[in-house]
Amino acid sequence: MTNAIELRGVEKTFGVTKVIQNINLKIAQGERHALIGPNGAGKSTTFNLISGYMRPTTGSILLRGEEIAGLRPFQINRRGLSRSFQVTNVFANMSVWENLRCAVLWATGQRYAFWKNIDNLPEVRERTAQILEYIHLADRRDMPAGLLTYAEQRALEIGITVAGGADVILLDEPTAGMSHAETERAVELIRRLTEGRTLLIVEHDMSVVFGLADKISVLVYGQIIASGTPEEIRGNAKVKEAYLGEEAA
Ligand SMILES: Nc1ncnc2c1ncn2[C@@H]1O[C@H](COP(=O)(O)OP(=O)(O)OP(=O)(O)O)[C@@H](O)[C@H]1O
Repeated sequence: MTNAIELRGVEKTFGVTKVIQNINLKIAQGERHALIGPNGAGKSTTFNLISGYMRPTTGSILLRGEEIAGLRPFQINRRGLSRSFQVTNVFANMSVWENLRCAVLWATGQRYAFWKNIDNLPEVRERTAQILEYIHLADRRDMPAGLLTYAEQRALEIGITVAGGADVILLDEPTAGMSHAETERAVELIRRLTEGRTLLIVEHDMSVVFGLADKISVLVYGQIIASGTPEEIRGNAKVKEAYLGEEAA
């Protein structure tokens, strides 16, 4: 089967610094794949390359077998890849409902037009209501997103990321800054919302990574030093030395 995402010989250089060095990575369709590594290893840069926010210096990036390196973010989004950001990225003055509806509208190809009552579009309304229910924010429906708690905003952001129906989802540190209980709820949410889709997640919390991922890749100084199942990664001496230490023991 064609991989959902494949990176072939990808490199990214800023000035004279090679931040990403010859990355080769395959993520199968339907797989939940975690990208881990120390601060500054190049995880966000890898996300930016895959989602079109940066162009690789060399190499090839394939989405379901088709080259996407060099395409703009919205073009990649149109091909079914959606990403969230490390920093919460919701429209603070818009209600929770409007935030989600915006994402659904964009995905269904509808554009805002003042003469259209967009709440009368049944498919948009139903999809928005469904996501609202999934992310457990139905009772916050009309609240400006900026007034939600931090964890609720992150849940909304995950909802926005999946609302468009993309089948390849990239989440950048979705549980950063959450309490233990909030993290557990977020993991459940991510598990449910990405059912049957492909997920690539950057995450520092190892309980999230080992609880959620089918495969893990470890990035150190811009290079993937290991890629495999959670058990393989846990037992990998190079990974322990470079990153996990006693954490995963
Ligand atoms: N636009 C840029 N220009 C120059 N250097 C950059 C740029 N973006 C990132 N870098 C550098 O690339 C390296 C990798 O950064 P990146 O943010 O991808 O790491 P990361 O693994 O996501 O780190 P963290 O876990 O702290 O988020 C860092 O040394 C960073 O300073």
